[in-house]
Amino acid sequence: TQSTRPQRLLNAVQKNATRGDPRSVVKAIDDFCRHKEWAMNVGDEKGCILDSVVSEINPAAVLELGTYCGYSTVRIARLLPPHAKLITLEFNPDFAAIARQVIAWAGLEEKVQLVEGASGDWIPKMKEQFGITTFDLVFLDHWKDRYLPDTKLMEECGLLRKGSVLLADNVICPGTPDYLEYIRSSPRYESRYFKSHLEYTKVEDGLEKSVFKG
Ligand SMILES: C[C@H](C[C@H]1O[C@@H](n2cnc3c(N)ncnc32)[C@H](O)[C@@H]1O)NC(=O)c1cc(-c2ccc(F)cc2)cc(O)c1O
Ligand SMILES: [Mg+2]
Repeated sequence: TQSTRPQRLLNAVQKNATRGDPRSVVKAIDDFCRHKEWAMNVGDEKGCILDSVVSEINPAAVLELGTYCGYSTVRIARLLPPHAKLITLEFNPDFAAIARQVIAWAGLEEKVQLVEGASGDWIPKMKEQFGITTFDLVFLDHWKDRYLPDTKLMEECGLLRKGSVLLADNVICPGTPDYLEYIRSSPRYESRYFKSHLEYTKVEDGLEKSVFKG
């Protein structure tokens, strides 16, 4: 049977990265996607911006929407302090299965809770299921037309506190126009755009960092 791209990405990790070394897992995926097959990871250029935001916040509770193969999950989790928790939602079971193995290869299972399911179903259950009060950081990287409804849902569910940071990938390409319009015009957020490029390409893309004002 034909392998899938996520399976070939996992094979590249298991072949080229050192078990328990998250940095080598990130490098193996970036090398694979740059030189072998493009894949929709946040990538190394936007990944450095992600790293700086995570390091600045030093979050205890992180939510990632859209795990895919776990590249940004590993990038974030490798920077978290001990006892910090990253919950990542992925509704495609095949992608989730690959991501679990990538996260395990990096040795980060203790810090990561991968939940298989749709963000719209799980966001309202975060408090009761995982004992979360609020998230310090949310990384939005799932269907681009879900960024806005899920942000409103997180507000309604009381998952954001004064100072919570939303970091959104792909606000230019593929683009999230309704989310950008809302978050940039809302008095409840302070937003800043970090110009970059679509992963592994010269096409413009960027990250929008928005701080909730409560
Ligand atoms: C959406 C995907 C990422 C993953 O998100 C999961 N997902 C979805 N909706 C939900 C939910 N509601 N709940 C849980 N998980 C969920 C899915 O299954 C994918 O695995 N990401 C992208 O499509 C994406 C696409 C591009 C891209 C850019 C230029 C092109 F020419 C082609 C593609 C770049 C990127 O950087 C992306 O991030
Ligand atoms: Mg993305």
